[in-house]
This record gives sequence, structure tokens and C-alpha cells, in this order.
Amino acid sequence: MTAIETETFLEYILVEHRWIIVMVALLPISLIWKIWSTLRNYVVFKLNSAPKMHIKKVKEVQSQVKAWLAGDRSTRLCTARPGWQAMSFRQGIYKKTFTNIKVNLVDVLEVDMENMTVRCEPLVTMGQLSRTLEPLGLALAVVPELDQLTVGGLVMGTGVESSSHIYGLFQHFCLQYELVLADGSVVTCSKDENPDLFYAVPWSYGTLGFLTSAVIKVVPAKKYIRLEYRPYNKLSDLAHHFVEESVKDKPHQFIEALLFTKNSGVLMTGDMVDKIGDDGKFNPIGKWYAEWFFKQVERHLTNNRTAVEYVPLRDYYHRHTRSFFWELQDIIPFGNHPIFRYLLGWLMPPEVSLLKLTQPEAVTKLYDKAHVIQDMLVPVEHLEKAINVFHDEIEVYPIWLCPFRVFNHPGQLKIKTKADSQMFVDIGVYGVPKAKGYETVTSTRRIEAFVSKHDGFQMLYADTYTTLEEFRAMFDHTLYDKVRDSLPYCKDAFPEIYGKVNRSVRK
Ligand SMILES: Cc1cc2nc3c(=O)[nH]c(=O)nc-3n(C[C@H](O)[C@H](O)[C@H](O)COP(=O)(O)OP(=O)(O)OC[C@H]3O[C@@H](n4cnc5c(N)ncnc54)[C@H](O)[C@@H]3O)c2cc1C
Ligand SMILES: NC(=O)C1=CN([C@@H]2O[C@H](COP(=O)(O)OP(=O)(O)OC[C@H]3O[C@@H](n4cnc5c(N)ncnc54)[C@H](OP(=O)(O)O)[C@@H]3O)[C@@H](O)[C@H]2O)C=CC1
Ligand SMILES: CC(C)=CCC[C@@H](C)[C@H]1CC[C@@]2(C)C3=C(CC[C@]12C)[C@@]1(C)CC[C@H](O)C(C)(C)[C@@H]1CC3
Repeated sequence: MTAIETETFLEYILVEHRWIIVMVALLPISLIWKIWSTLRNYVVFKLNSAPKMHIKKVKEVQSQVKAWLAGDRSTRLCTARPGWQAMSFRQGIYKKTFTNIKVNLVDVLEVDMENMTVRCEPLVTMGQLSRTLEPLGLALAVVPELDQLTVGGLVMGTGVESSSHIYGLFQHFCLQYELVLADGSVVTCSKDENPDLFYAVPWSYGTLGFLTSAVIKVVPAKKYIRLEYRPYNKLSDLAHHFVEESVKDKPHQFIEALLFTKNSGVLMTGDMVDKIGDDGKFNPIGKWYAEWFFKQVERHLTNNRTAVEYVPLRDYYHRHTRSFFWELQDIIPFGNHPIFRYLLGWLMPPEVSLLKLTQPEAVTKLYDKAHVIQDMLVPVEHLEKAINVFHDEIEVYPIWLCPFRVFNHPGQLKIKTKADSQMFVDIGVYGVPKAKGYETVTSTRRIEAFVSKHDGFQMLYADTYTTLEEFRAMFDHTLYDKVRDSLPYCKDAFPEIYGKVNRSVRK
């Protein structure tokens, strides 16, 4: 074999049979990695953990910004969290050219049981937070799926989950932010104190300042979720009931739906309960040997009748984590096979950071060309129309549907109603497109145009193919621009949001 033939063969194996690499190399390395990263986390945590030293740690962030200020300011600023650790699909290339500011703030600072709030530093993960809150009988109002998501990333980006139809997006139950600004000063903001800054921070992707703490609302938690599955075989029926459940005066605490074809899907409604009732069976879906959740849901479609189950709270919160929704089936096609689950299920899922770190160029190219990962957010009344458009343009199933409320607050997410809030739906499409004529850029651009025309938004952890003008039309920049104009050195220190999330800098 010539060198080129060997390379082509290796590329073929990497792309077409990634599972071989995952089984032979990644899972064992994942295990070693998990042990190593637990030790490393422990050391890093011990070195950095110091809830009482918060003020001192903030001063360290300030002094790094001041050092940049005293220099020639020829580079811009971003956090030093490496791209491979972050949850967005790609590794921002700006991390290599910008000055990296270490924001090593890892602690849960205070749980206030009276006011039902928790104050945390930005590197606190969803896993760490739920571990702190669970013994106290508390939970975040919305627990974004995937353990490694951080408070900083969710505040500066956004977070959505199946209780968002009540509480809104991550930003809507954050009550206060503390930031280090580009002039080196520390400010706190809330709806009453520096409200402009407070409302401009969500979706700003670290382009206004560095978050050093956030006060977040918590809610009482119970042990189980009573989960009702309702299968539908007609899109209009499912859409009708989905909307009806979401906008009810007293809705269920959790609502989501999975579409398995254009016309068939399962609507799930859930409520927290203390005891397992006798109207359904107990189902610990989080156990290592359990079938992947979306596969279990699909069975309710085949059975074609309403069913009730009782699921442990944490298992429910993490129902899509073990299979990365349905993304893991492309990497390990037999990952849901009972033999695999019983023998190796405990190793699942592989570490995202390790997968990202070892992702070969060929796989990146393949994902660019023939894989879609997008969350599109549209007013809920356009659900049926949107599914039809997504079907024609992309044709990826399952589709994740999650209702959420956008409150009528100032900021980048401007809603076109005078009411207090408007109900939206997150349409999550993750997988290999089957639509004839699918072409990543043109098809995604048509979807983006549809979303924009229907007063919707695109989630920005994924790729955006909009132009700057289109991006500014989708997200209202009025308050954001005003805040950037008013903050000293802000424009020198940080690019605009688009300059950070657009395809060419994200890569
Ligand atoms: C040995 C060690 C000691 C540490 N001590 C502390 C400490 O005292 N205080 C502190 O603040 N940090 C501490 N840390 C740091 C911090 O907890 C870890 O970095 C953090 O646990 C990593 O988060 P994870 O996502 O891996 O959560 P994990 O540690 O894997 O998760 C902990 C538990 O919570 C569950 N869980 C995870 N996410 C969710 C969710 N979203 N909803 C419901 N349940 C969930 C998991 O199933 C698991 O059982 C410590 C880390 C280590 C390794
Ligand atoms: N269920 C859900 O809602 C899901 C949400 N997501 C998305 O994933 C992302 C969060 O992932 P995560 O890995 O935690 O975050 P990332 O490290 O990806 O950070 C996201 C953005 O927030 C900025 N940021 C993070 N911390 C700070 C800080 N302390 N100060 C200033 N800016 C900061 C980052 O800036 P910088 O570039 O400078 O590092 C970056 O632009 C969000 O965009 C979220 O929408 C993904 C999956 C599921
Ligand atoms: C709003 C909501 C619920 C979003 C869910 C987004 C998930 C579907 C995304 C988040 C992280 C994500 C981009 C990821 C991937 C798939 C889609 C994920 C899981 C995968 C696993 C695809 C395969 C890739 O080789 C690689 C391993 C790097 C990524 C890792 C992150």
C-alpha cells in the first residue's frame, strides 16, 4: 500500500466504522480519562476551591484584565476554558489568538433556603449543582441536559429543558450577575440594579464582560417524576395537543415530545411526586443496562396507547445524556444492544471532551457535509408548519420538541407581542439528513430564513450560516449596542456576538 492508500484506508475506517476506534481505543481511554480527570478535577478543585475566597479570586480576574489594559490592547479577550472542554460542537479558533483570561471559579457559594436561590461561580457544572441541591430537596427550575454544561456557558449562551414552558430559558430564572468588565471594574446587575447590563448579558457569549458569579432561582424537588406517554399518528393532532398542554393555565411540570416520522410521535407530560402510584410501573431509565431513552419512547408509539411510568428524578433529568439524544447511535451503532449495555453500558457515554479532542479531520468534514445539529426556536403556533419545512429541507428523525416561554424582557430575544410572555418551541434536529438535495449551507440558510421570518431564533452553540445583517435581524441588538457603547474599552476587548459565533471563527 502506498502512503496515500494507507491514509485513505484509515480515513475510511475512521469515518465509516468509527465504532472500531471507539471500542478499541476510545472506551478504554475514556475509562483511564475518567479516572485521570476525576483525580485532576480533585486537584484542580482543591487548588481552586475556596468559597470564602471569592472576592480574592475575582481580584485575580480583575488583575489579568488590568494587565491587558496596561498593554497595547492589540488582542481581544476570551475565557481560558479550552475549546475541547466546551459543549458546542466545534472548538472556537479565536481561543488561539485572543488573550485568555483564567476564570477559575468553581464553587457553589451559597444556598439561600429562605429566598430559594443559589449563588454560584461560573465553572460550576450542572452535575455539581444538582449534587449540592438534591440532599436539600431542591433543584434548579430548569436543569439543562448534559452534566458538563456550566453556569457561565448557560448564562452567556442559553439553556432550555422540559420545564421551560413554566420557567423560561436559563436567563429567566437568574436573578443577579456579577461581572468583571473590560476596564477591570466589578459590577453586579439585576432587574433593579444596572438593568441594561442585566438584560444584555444573556446570549452575549462573553462579549460584555467576564461572569464571576450568578444568583439563580431554585424550586422544591420530589423523588420521582410521574411520566405519561401519549402516542400520536398524525402531526396535526400531536401539534394541537402539544400546544394545548404548553399554554394551559395549570400545565404539567414537564413537557416534551419526540417525533419519529413526520406524522408519528410521542408527547410526554410529567409531574414531580413523592411516591410511586399504582397506575404505572417504576422505570429507572438511568441504569447502565437500561435501553436508550428515545428507544423506550419509540416503543410507546408501536404499542399505540397511553402509558404511565414513575422515573427517579435524576434519571429523568439525564434521560438523553447516556445516548447524547440519539447522536451516539452514529458513533456506536450497537450501543443499545442488550449484550453491549449489560457488559459495557457503565462506560457510556464516552467523554465528550475526549471525543472532541480526538476527532479526526475526516469526521469533522463528514459532519460538516452530511450531519445536522441545530436547535431552532419558533413561536409555538408555527410548530406544524415548521415541521413540514424541516421535513422537506432536512428530513432527520427523531426530532426533539420542547416548549418554552420567552418573557417580555428587554434584550436580544425581543418578542413581537405586548403580553407578559410568548410560548415558543425548541425544534432540535440532530442527525444525518435524508432529504433529497440537502446541502449544508443552502439548506440551513433556508431554514434560518424561515425561522427569522416567523420571529424565531437559532441556538448559537450550533453553526449559524446567517450573514451579519441577517443575524442582527434575528437578534435585537438595540440594548446590546447601547450597553457596549456605554462600557469603557468593551469594544476593544470583545468582538460582537456574531464575531464569536459565526462559522468562520467557530470552525
Ligand atoms: C473528589 C472530588 C471532590 C469534589 N468536591 C467538591 C465539593 O465538595 N464541592 C463542590 O462544589 N465541588 C466539588 N468538586 C468539584 C465538582 O463537583 C466536580 O468538578 C463536578 O462534580 C463535576 O461535575 P460532573 O458533571 O462530573 O458531576 P458528577 O460528579 O459526575 O455528578 C455527581 C452526581 O450528580 C448526578 N448528576 C449530575 N448532573 C445532574 C443533573 N443535572 N441533575 C441531577 N443529577 C445530576 C450524577 O448522576 C452523579 O450522581 C469535587 C470534585 C471531585 C472529583
Ligand atoms: N439543554 C441545553 O440547553 C443545552 C445547551 N447547550 C449550549 O451549550 C453552551 C454551554 O456550554 P458550556 O460548555 O457550559 O459553555 P462554553 O464554554 O461553550 O461557553 C459558551 C459561551 O459562554 C461564554 N462564557 C462562559 N463562561 C463565561 C464567563 N465566566 N464569563 C464570560 N463568558 C463566559 C464563552 O465565552 P468564551 O468564548 O470566551 O469562552 C462562550 O462564548 C451554551 O451555548 C448552551 O446554549 C448545549 C447543549 C444543551
Ligand atoms: C438544546 C439542546 C437540548 C441541545 C442538545 C444538543 C446536543 C444534541 C448536542 C450538544 C453537544 C453535541 C453538539 C455533541 C455531539 C452531538 C450533538 C450534541 C450532543 C457529538 C457527540 C457528535 C459527534 C462528534 O464527534 C462529537 C463527539 C465531537 C460531538 C460532541 C458534542
